[in-house]
Amino acid sequence: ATTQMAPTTAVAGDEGAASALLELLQRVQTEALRALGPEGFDPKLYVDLPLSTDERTAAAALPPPEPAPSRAEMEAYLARYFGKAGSDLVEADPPDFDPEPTGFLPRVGSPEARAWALEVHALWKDLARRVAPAVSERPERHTLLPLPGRVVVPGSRFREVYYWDSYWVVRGLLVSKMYDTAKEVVLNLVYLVETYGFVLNGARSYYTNRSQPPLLSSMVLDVYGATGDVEFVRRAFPSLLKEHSFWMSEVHNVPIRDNHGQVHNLSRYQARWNKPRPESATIDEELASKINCIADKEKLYHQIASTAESGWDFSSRWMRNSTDMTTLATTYIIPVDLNTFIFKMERDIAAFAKLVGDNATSEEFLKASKARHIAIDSILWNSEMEQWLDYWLPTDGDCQQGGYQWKSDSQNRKIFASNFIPLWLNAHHSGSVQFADAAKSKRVMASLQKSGLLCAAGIATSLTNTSQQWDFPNGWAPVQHLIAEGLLHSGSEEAIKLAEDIATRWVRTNYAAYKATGAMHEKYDVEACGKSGGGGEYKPQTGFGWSNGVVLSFLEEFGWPEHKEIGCT
Ligand SMILES: OC[C@H]1O[C@H](O[C@H]2O[C@H](CO)[C@@H](O)[C@H](O)[C@H]2O)[C@H](O)[C@@H](O)[C@@H]1O
Repeated sequence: ATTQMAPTTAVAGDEGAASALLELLQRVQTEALRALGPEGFDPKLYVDLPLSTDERTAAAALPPPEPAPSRAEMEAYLARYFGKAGSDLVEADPPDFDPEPTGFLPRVGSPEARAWALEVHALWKDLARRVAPAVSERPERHTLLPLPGRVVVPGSRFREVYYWDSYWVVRGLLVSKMYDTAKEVVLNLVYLVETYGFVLNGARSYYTNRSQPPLLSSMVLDVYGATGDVEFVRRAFPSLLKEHSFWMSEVHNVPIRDNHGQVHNLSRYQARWNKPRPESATIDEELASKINCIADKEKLYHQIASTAESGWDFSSRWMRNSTDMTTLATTYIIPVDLNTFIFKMERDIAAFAKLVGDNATSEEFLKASKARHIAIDSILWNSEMEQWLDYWLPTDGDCQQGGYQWKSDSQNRKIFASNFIPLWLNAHHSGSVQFADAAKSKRVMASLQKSGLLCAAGIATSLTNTSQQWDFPNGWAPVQHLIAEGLLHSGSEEAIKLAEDIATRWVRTNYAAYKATGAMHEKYDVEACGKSGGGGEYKPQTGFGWSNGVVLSFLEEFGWPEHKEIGCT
């Protein structure tokens, strides 16, 4: 696999200052772990601290590693030289927030459901922020990156903007009639493309080495659909083309030859990084301590960062051995969902090009989307299982004559929710040919029904409990939404019913957990209604951008009749 390890930075001069700050914060993180102990320790907190003085002064004052600093010494050091994590974002009352917007959720007749939906809607106020002016004034003191508009963050430890989370934030904001905020959220991501060449994983200097599942064109499309604002599309359009080139570059593109000798181009995740992730450095170093050779440690770090690019960090989906994180091999996998999103991006770009009067580009992208459709059908579709499967590339670099040779046993036959995500394209074909026709969609639905993924409180991420957060028994809002929305538009009554059933279970579990804890959660345990999720490398988080967005979207798309029970049944 080709790897380019230099992270991308906006301005060459910034690079030194950004890495000096990160280096200091990682030393602080290491010393804080020694001083405070592992109980409740979150390494990300330390790389989010804004400096309240210059980096050299703070570095010189860092307590020496020997003897290990005491808790009191460490706390005094942090208080003296740093601001609080998150203090470089300030509250921003969104002017388009109305506590009870006109036309809000017209199909929700149940008073309990409506009252709760209004509470979820009100959470946008808590999650909306602005980057403090201090960040642009002294960028060398912040890992937070400046953004031009109001931001909406996921919540809790996720104090900054995230790429793919923003898609469901935007969907929710549109339900909440907060069109201006939705546009600002999208234009912040456009600014990241203009500055870095792609949308970063998140708006922090430690996320400049990778992206996340690419849904920017989908955000632009949905905002356009709700507002009809052609100028907005025109503004975003060049960035969509730039983002497409990023995903088509050598790092991400994989040529693969089918059994008829035809070469297809599909995409994979691959970060430009081979060091510990700064936000989780103590965790990554601990994992890599099992490995002796430096080159192998670097390979592991590269796989860890590439997995974070997938948004599914972490999951048995990316591991050769599901019980051993050191076997992560994400760059050797052609993922179903990534290629679904890029296909969608190509279709969206074709539609936008037409809208802005650029017919040649429209034709070019229509052609690209058709080629990717054929590639997905040829390389990832499995007609026996009636699912799309991730494809494992050989590790021995066997890329002969311009492409890897497709082999049927290289499709990953394990069941993951991602195997059903292409169904989502049924919801977004805007006049062009459906991605999967009615008969095929029906067979995929039957395969989903017998997959074991459909559980009491939603769709499980996988069937294997590895204690990683993107595995069983966790269910995630984006996955429920992509699949349910796809089923809803698959063309059969049965699919609509299944979509509604998934949405109902998901809304109920979110509602019950909210009533029990007073919060919306980042993930849920699909084995029981009202149970939040767990596992993974950090404490489960609340807030929570995409969960709020999905609940609001489900209530809009499916409604909630007056007498339908909203609590667990
Ligand atoms: O700090 C560890 C990792 O956290 C993020 O990943 C998780 O939260 C994101 C925000 O909700 C979400 O987009 C992602 O799907 C989650 O797995 C972050 O994106 C990672 O890069 C980071 O290493």
